[in-house]
This record gives sequence, C-alpha cells and structure tokens, in this order.
Amino acid sequence: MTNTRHIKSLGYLRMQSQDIPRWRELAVDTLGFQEVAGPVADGLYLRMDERPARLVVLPGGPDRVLSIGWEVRDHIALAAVGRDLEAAGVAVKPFTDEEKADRRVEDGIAFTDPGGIDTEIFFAPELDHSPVRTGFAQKFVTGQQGLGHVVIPSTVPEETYAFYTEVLGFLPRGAMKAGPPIDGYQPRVRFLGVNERHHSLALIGAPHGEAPGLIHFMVEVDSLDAVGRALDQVNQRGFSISSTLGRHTNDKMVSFYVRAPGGWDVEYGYEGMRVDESHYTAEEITADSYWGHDWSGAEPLAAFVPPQQ
Ligand SMILES: Cc1ccc(O)c(O)c1CC[C@@H]1C(=O)CC[C@]2(C)C(=O)CC[C@@H]12
Ligand SMILES: [Fe+2]
Repeated sequence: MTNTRHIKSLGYLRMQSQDIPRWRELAVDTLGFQEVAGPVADGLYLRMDERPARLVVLPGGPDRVLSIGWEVRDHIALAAVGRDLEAAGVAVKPFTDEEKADRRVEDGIAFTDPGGIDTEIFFAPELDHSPVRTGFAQKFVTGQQGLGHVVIPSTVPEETYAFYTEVLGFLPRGAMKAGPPIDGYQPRVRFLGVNERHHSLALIGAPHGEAPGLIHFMVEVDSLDAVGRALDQVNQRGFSISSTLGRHTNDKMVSFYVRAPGGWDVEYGYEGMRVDESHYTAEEITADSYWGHDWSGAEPLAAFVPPQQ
C-alpha cells in the first residue's frame, strides 16, 4: 500500500441546489459568509478567506454534493496521488480547461470514491487579496487546517475507510460506535485527519449514501459570539436546528447544527482543538458530547431516507 500522505487539507465543496435563495439566506444572512461573484452567473459563491470561494452552490437538481475538493501542495504531489489511485484501480480523470477555470485552480484530477462520492484533488488555487467581509466580523479558521470538515455517508463504510487511509493516506483520528452490532458487525463513525484539525473527514454507514453525498460539513469561526449570533439568526429566520449547541468530546469543538436545503446539516463551531500528530494515538469516544448537542429535534437526514422517485 502506498499511503504517501500528500493531501494537505479540505479545499472546497461544490454543491447543487434547487433553492439558491434559501441557501443564500442561510449562508450569507444567517452564518455570515461573504457572497462574491463567480464563473456561473446564478451560482452562489461563498468566501471565507483569501480563496475566492471555498463553498459553491450551483443552481440545479436534485440537491446534492457535486464534488469535494482536497488540496495537495503542487503538481508533483498531484501526480503522486494520481499514481496511487491508478495503482489501486481507481479511474482518474484530469481536469478539463473549463473545470480548472470553474474552480480557479491551476490543475486537478477527479474520481469517484468507493461510496460513490465525486472527489477531486487540486493544487494552486487563485487568491483574492481584497478584504474578507464576514457577517459578524468573525474570521473563519482555515489556513493550514483547511475549510473545515465533511462527514460523508457510505453504503460500503469499511471499504471506504480502507480507501481513505490506505490509498489517500488519511490518518485515523478515532471513532465512535454508531448503533448496536448487526450480525457481529459493529458500525462506527470514523474520524480521519490530514493536518492539525482533529478531523477533516468522517465516515458514516448510510443506506442512501451517494444520493445527497453529505451528512454535514463543518466550518469553524474564531469567536463564540459569532456562533451565538448565527444561532439567533437561525431561530429568527426559521431554519431548523438539527442539534443544539454542545461541546464534542473528540475535537472539543463548541458547535450547533442547522439543516440546509438538500437534507444535510451545516455544523458551525468554535474552539476546535489542534492535534499534534507526533503524540496522537487513536481513541474511541463513548459519547459525542460533554454537554448539549441535543439531536432530538432533527429532521431525518437525506442520506438515511430513500430518494423520491
Ligand atoms: C460525534 C461527533 C464528533 C465530532 C463532530 O464534528 C461530529 O460532527 C460528531 C457527530 C457525528 C454524527 C453526525 O453528524 C450525524 C448524527 C450522529 C450520527 C449522531 O446521531 C451522533 C453522532 C452524529
Ligand atoms: Fe462534525
């Protein structure tokens, strides 16, 4: 196995939605992302930092994730990841000129992960050096820790876990039992990291994985007041809270979860820990939170509901 650890961080997330206005109200008015113009006229381009737009929501249906973009250092690293994927029997497609322009990156490749999620690896994003204008004067915690984390569903969670750790070199960062054993198989939520962020990826077994392609994505801000102010807007604007405010036991983050159009959540958090990889050893947490995180009001996640025909 290759396990060359070229992936540096979660770079971007591209989604598709039939309700761009509601997404705009959630992202801009409620969570304080900056809206900027982008290559697709009706697209929603959301800025967090010097990247032009780490989050993109394009008009179209059904609501789903279009691709998850992982960042590597340079063209040498991109070529190495491409070789690792091909050695593992994964079909790899180089970005077209249009794909490079849409994503505003120098180059990249696309492939599908074992659970059916469209995944991309890229390097050298263009930067926007104008001041970042966020809604609560908060800063998003990105940089070397990347945009945040994604939790993705998979109908083949063990194969998906082996793929991310052994082929792409993600580091195991612990797990939590998810439900009782079924025929001797213990389902787990598994957390994986590629940098000091505790997890940039988590995997959950789900029966309708690739349909929306997402359980939640998390962004981190540098101020508890921004989390509180965002929560006020969630309530005032009639968004549905999937989980109340709480502090996680593994990454120590204080966060809440709000339901986005499309049936996945946005986790909005503060004060996540940084992992020192030279001392880290994997742990199994037995509760998701020290306090809070009441999920009892959550609508079912799209990944757990049969898709409508
Ligand atoms: C347990 C945990 C630790 C750190 C995180 O960033 C994080 O999102 C979680 C929760 C993961 C997971 C979820 O998102 C969907 C609903 C889940 C399966 C639960 O009902 C408990 C754990 C939850
Ligand atoms: Fe999370």
